[in-house]
Amino acid sequence: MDQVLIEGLELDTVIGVYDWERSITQRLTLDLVLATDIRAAAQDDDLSQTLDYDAISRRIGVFAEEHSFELVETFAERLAELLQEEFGVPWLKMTLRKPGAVANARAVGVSIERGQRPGGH
Ligand SMILES: Nc1nc2c(c(=O)[nH]1)N=C([C@H](O)[C@@H](O)CO)CN2
Repeated sequence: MDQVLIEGLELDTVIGVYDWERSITQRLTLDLVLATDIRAAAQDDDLSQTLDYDAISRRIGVFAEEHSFELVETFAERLAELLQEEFGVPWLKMTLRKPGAVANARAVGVSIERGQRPGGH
């Protein structure tokens, strides 16, 4: 299964369950693995035949600006749905981290896989 990668994407968004978190933005970092078949794009050297990691990264930035969820779980789930619908991603793995949320941890967060892996593995 071929994959397009986005690693360490930094996002500033309103996120958190506590009152003090509702009036500030906080940094999230996102790692994404997006299943796709890169062979046609590579054959023709043609961006339109693959997942454009630049366009996807920009769309994620807009998503982060437009929403203000309480839970990182909600952010991840809703973003996964969007990526599958808007970009036709059949399978993805997303790791979303909230650095600094817990004093003695480098980061906390969630990791999810959604969709069907091409080839069924
Ligand atoms: N599983 C989760 N636990 C917690 C979350 C969350 O989004 N998912 N959020 C918080 C607070 O917002 C925290 O990040 C503030 O430091 C607590 N636990």
